[in-house]
This record gives sequence, C-alpha cells and structure tokens, in this order.
Amino acid sequence: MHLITAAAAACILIIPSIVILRRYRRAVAMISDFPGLRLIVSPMCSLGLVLPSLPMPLYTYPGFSFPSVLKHEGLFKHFKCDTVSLCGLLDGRAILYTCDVPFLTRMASHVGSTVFPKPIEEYGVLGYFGDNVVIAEGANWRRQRKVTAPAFSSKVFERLWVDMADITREMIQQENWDRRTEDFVPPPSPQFTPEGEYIPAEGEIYFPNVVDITLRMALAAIARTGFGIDFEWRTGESFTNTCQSFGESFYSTTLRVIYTIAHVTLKLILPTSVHTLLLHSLRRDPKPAQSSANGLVGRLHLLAVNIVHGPSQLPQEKMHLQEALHLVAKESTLKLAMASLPSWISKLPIRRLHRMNMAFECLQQELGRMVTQRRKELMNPAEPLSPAPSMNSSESGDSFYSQSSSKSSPVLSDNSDLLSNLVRSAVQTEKAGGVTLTEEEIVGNAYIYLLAGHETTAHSLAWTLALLAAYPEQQEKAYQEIIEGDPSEDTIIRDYPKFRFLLACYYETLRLFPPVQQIPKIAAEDTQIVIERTNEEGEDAFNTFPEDVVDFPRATKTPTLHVTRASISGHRTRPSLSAIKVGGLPLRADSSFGVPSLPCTPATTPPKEYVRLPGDPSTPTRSEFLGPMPFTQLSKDGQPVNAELPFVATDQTRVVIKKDTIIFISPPAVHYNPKYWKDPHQFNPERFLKPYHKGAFIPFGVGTRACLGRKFSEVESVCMLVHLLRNYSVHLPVRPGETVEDVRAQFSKASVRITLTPDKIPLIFRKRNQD
Ligand code: HEM
Repeated sequence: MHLITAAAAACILIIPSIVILRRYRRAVAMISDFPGLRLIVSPMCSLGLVLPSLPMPLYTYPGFSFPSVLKHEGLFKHFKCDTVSLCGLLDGRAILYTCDVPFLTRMASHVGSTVFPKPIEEYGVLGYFGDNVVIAEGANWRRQRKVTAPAFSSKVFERLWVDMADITREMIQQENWDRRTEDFVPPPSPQFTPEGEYIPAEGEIYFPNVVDITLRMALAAIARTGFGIDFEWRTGESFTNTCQSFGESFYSTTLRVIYTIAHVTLKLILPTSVHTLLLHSLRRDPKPAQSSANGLVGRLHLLAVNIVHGPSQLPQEKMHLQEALHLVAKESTLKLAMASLPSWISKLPIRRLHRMNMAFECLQQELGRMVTQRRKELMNPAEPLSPAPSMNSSESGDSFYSQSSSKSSPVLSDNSDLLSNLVRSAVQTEKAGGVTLTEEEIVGNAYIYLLAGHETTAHSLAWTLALLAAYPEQQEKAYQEIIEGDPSEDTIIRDYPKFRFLLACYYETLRLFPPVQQIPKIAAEDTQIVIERTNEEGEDAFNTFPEDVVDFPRATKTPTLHVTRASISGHRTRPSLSAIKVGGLPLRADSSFGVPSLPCTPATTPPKEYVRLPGDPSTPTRSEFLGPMPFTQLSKDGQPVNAELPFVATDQTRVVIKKDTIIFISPPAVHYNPKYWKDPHQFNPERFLKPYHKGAFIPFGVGTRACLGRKFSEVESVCMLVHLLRNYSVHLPVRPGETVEDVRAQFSKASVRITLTPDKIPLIFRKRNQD
C-alpha cells in the first residue's frame, strides 16, 4: 500500500517535472544563438506579472516592467547585443527581446510580417465588442486594414482640430481657470503641506495629477471626433436626466445570491422544521400555526421569485452613455484581466464589477445602434444623415455639433466623425463588390479606437506638459511658435504644419516615454537573419545618420550588396569583442550566469560595402534597399530555402530564429539606444527638427502594422498644446532643496498596465499675461 502511495506521489511529482524540464530545454535550445537570461520564472508569464523584481546585477528576476525600467541599459548593454533571449523554467517559452533596428524593421516589413506575424492568440480578449484590426492576422487583417484605414481621412483631422480647441476652451471655462486676478504675483517661496503636497497660491491652477484632465480631454476627443457623441466637459442636470436603462439591476444580482440561500432555507429546511417544531413543541392543534408558517414561507418565496424572475418590476439601474464611455475607458484593464478568470467571477455582486459590465453592455448597444443607423442611411442615400447622438435627450436631434458649428466650424454637422467614416468605407467597399466589414466588426474596431487612442494620448500629453515645465527654455520656444503661428487664437487644421516645434516636443516625449512598451511577434518558420553586434565605442558613429539613408541589406542576386553604417558615416565600426566568434570558435558571451554560447559563422566572404549617394538617381532607392527577401527561410532539414544572405560582415553574424519563438520589439530600448540617439536621456526636441533615424523612432509601432491613429493622436495633442500653452504657462512644484532633475525623476515613475501609466504628475498652471 505504502509502495503504491509512494509510486503515485512520485508520478505526481516526477512526471510534471520531466515535462517542465523537457519544455524548458527545448525552449533554451531554440534561443541558444542569443545571449540572455535563464530564469525560474519569465517576466512574461502570468506569475511573472505579480512577482516583484529582484535587484541587479544578479538578474534573478528582472520584473515585468524591466523594459521600462532598464531601457537599453539593462540586458542589451550587459550582453553587448541588441537582441537578447529570455527563458523561464516554469513557463518554458522561448523569448527574444530586440532593439536591433535593422532586424525589427525587416521583421515588420511586408515580407517579414508573414514570416513574423503577430501572436494574435494573446489578444483574443480585445475582441469583446467584435473582431477588429488589432486582433486580426493574414488575409483577415488585410481586409480589416483596407476598410478601416480610409476612415482616418483629412475631414476627420479637420474636425478633430476644431473639437480639441472647443474641448480645451470648455475645460478652461468650466473649471474656472480664469479666476486669477491681474495683479497676481507668485509667492516668493512655494508652500507645501507637511505631506509634501503643493499649496497653490491664490489664482494658480494646481493639479496633483494632471493625468486627470488629459484623460478626460482624450476621452472627449474620441467621443466627439471618434464617435460623433456630444461629450460635456462637466456633467450637469442633463447628465442625470438623459439616463437610459441598461443591463440587469445590481440589486437583482445581489438578490439572486440571497434568493438562492433563502430558497434552500425557506423552501426545504424551514417548512419541515417549523412543522415539526409546531407539532411536537406546542402539542396543540398544529394546523393554523402550520398553515400560517407555510403561508409566510410561501409569501417569502413568492417575494424572492418576484425579485429574481421579475427584474422588470424592480427599478432599473440607469447609465448614461457618457458615463459608460468613461467607465469603459477606465475599466478596460480590469475587463481584460477578468477575461483570464472564470466568467462567474465578473458576475459577482461587487459594485465595481457590476458597473463595469453595465458600461460595456451600454456602450456596445449604443455603438451597435449608431452603426446600424448610419449604415442604413449610407446604403440608402435618399434618407438624410442622422444627427450625432446627443448626451442631452432634450436637444431633440439637434446635436451639439450643429449648435457649435456656427461658432467654430461648418464641418461638424456632416457626420464626419471616425465611426461614420468607417461605416462609409465599409459600405463603399460593399457596393464595389469587395469583402467588407460586418456591423459587429465595425463596432469591434470602434472599441479599439477607444482602447488604443485614449490612455496612450492622454499619458503622452501629460508627460509633454511635465517636460515642458521641467525645461522652461523649451517651453518658451514652444510659446513663441504658438504666438507666431496663432496670433488670432483662431487656428484651423491648415495651421497645423506651423507647429513643428510642438510636434517635436510631443515626439521627444514619446521617445522618452513610449506608451506601448513591447510589440510581440512570433516566428512562423525557422528563419535565418543577420544581426549586428554592439560596437563598444562606436555609439556616436550612427547619430549623424542621414534621414534618407537606411541600412538594409539589399536582397538582389549576386553580388548582394550591403550597406553598413560605418561606410556611410565614414567610420569603421570596430567588431564587438566578446560576442563575436573569433577564428571559427564560438565565444561565450560576457556573463557569469550561464549564458549560452554564440555560435557564429566565420566571415568567409569579405564584406562588400555599398555607399548610397544621396541625390544620385543611379543608386538604388529606399525600396530597393528593402528588397523582397530580407530573410532566409530554412527548410525542415535546416537548409536555406531562399539562399540570399550572402556574407557576414565583421560586426555581424547570422543566427537562426526557430519557429514559435516569441520576439518582443522593445520601443524603450530602441529609444534609449545610444547607437541611434545621442544623449538619449536628454529632453531635446530639436533632434526631431534635424534628420534623425526614423527606423529608431517606434512609439507607433513599425512597418505594415504601425498605428492607424498616429496622426489622430498628433493632431489632437498639438491642438491641445496650442490652446493651453498660449494662455497658460506650466510649472513644476519644486520643493526647497530639490532640483528639477529630482522632480523629473519623480514624474517619470510609471507602471506598465495596458500602456505605460505615470504614477503621478503634479503640475501648476499660471495665466501667461500675468507672469
Ligand atoms: C500616443 C498615441 C498612440 C500610440 C503611442 C499608439 C501606439 C500604437 C502601436 C505601437 C501600435 C502597433 C501595435 C502592434 O503592432 O501590435 C498601434 C496600433 C494601432 N493603433 Fe495606435 N497608438 C496611439 C494612438 C492611437 C489612436 C488615437 C488610435 C485611434 C483613434 C489608434 C489606433 C490604432 C489601431 C487601430 C492600431 C492597429 C493597427 C493594426 O494592427 O493594423 N492608436 N498603436
């Protein structure tokens, strides 16, 4: 018996251990061409999300947020390679982390995207509202992208500019920013509470966390320009008056639980026990008591049944569309987290969960209704276009836009919002006989605009304001640009190109704080690539890289040419030492914790270098450099299928990326890589006014799957900055004894949720003409 127990216990322990070990060894073998970390738990698995990071230099566990914390300085610098590997024993996934621009650019190109698609299984939860472009791959993605891309038309940006100007004005007016008096003089020394909170001087506008307003502004932009919904900055009477009923009452959910307990107690236990009690204890005629007890039970039971089965008799909970929009935007992280748990958990009678579910249901229904309506109108153009839905039902169809259009712009009454454009594009595709989007897919894509465009833009705007506050000389340049470009305070989208410096400030912020911290890809096949080793001293050699010159290997027939940075910048890059094989022998990477070896093919063919002569028509164009065959795919027996990779230069090596390897492109590491950015930690917007390495600026993703809403976000942010900084200067609450760098370190603290989220950005606004 003992023997059987021991054998069973051994099986329970040993078999899973063997499975785990085999999986781990397989994963390690897949990524053994790259130096990196071998861990107990990988930061990319569910357990890794909750574990705290352990200190360097041991790298025992770098923590889920390590890309945002370590940037380029962590693993990449340590291993002297711009692509590093990660594998956790417990999850056994083969992971590569890369900030190698040529590699990631090729990976995301048209050819590369089929070899390295997006691992869409990880994104399934984003399909809550319907299939959409973010969670699609292959032919489905191409169809989605083809129909959704035209929605971002110039009309939308025209409208966005007007909407953003209105939103900023409304905020200033409704938050009473103009209360400051003319003769205000800032106090000589700033005051703080004992807890360290800034005490604003009379007339100053202080936000303990400016994200509170930027989130609201970005939401208003998506609501108005995105969906054509009137969004009030402050919700007054009309907000409560125009509630609509959605979902099941919270109280009925709670009562359902109570009912289940009551049902068992009242229906099964109580009648029997009451009966017995009455019969045996009272020893009188039990009938009246029994019948009254049964009557009571019956009544209670009926009540419970009514409560549970007749929710219509209960007062319905109500939710306004604006509130739903706000809650969906706010609770999306929670909703996504709930998706990995059993579904009953999200139905627990917890108020927050209940309101979240209601909000999602409400928005889905409302978007669905809007799509059906607009589609009907577009399919039958004889019918007039419906007005944008209003938050205020008493407006009887005359939307906010048609009212405000007279004061600001005539474009607002023509359903030029993103959602209408999307429906229009779908209808046009359908009419042209193409494969279009279903109504559900349109709603799915609309939800993605909210998810992808809200927090990303709001956090970036907050950080832009904070950085301008930290660097007053840059703020002054921005201000000068605004008053030169916007003397009448009545700009239109045509003025947008005037604000180059503001856009540069926004770009520089996105470089320093890229909202999307990692972009995953998966290797669909065994694929051979060329990677470059980090040049130990040559960082600056690449900074003068001309804008129009790219360093892609040219995939032609013999001889294959290759552009190296060294040849262009006039430097010879020195081969990286430890990471490269010398004399045909694989070297071990410089690591004390068991980093795998780096087998490299010896450079048998001398490198041929190609110098792109700018302006010379006889030299190949950028697209020729990109070429059709950036990878060598390998057959099952490891032989090249398309033998196009011709040589290995001194600072490069060929490696094989095995099928099913997950590759994370790391925007923070690319943005802080000194190869591409001089003084990468410095806030220097001017760098974007000169030629810069475009391939190394990837906050909006890279290649064919790059962000569809990039311009939307740029126009929105620049417009908001124009209208805010024109009238207000922005400052940091610097405590006595603190430097600006200290404050910058504080507002740079962030956590990685769906996007990079600042912990807290306190800011002070002061009216300009009174400075
Ligand atoms: C600062 C603002 C923004 C940043 C940093 C940003 C970043 C990104 C990134 C990195 C991707 C690529 C993800 C991947 O390859 O897996 C992406 C895709 C996307 N973004 Fe944005 N985004 C921003 C704003 C917006 C806005 C305002 C919208 C819409 C209104 C939007 C809509 C989309 C869509 C639809 C995609 C999917 C494209 C595709 O898969 O083909 N984004 N975004």
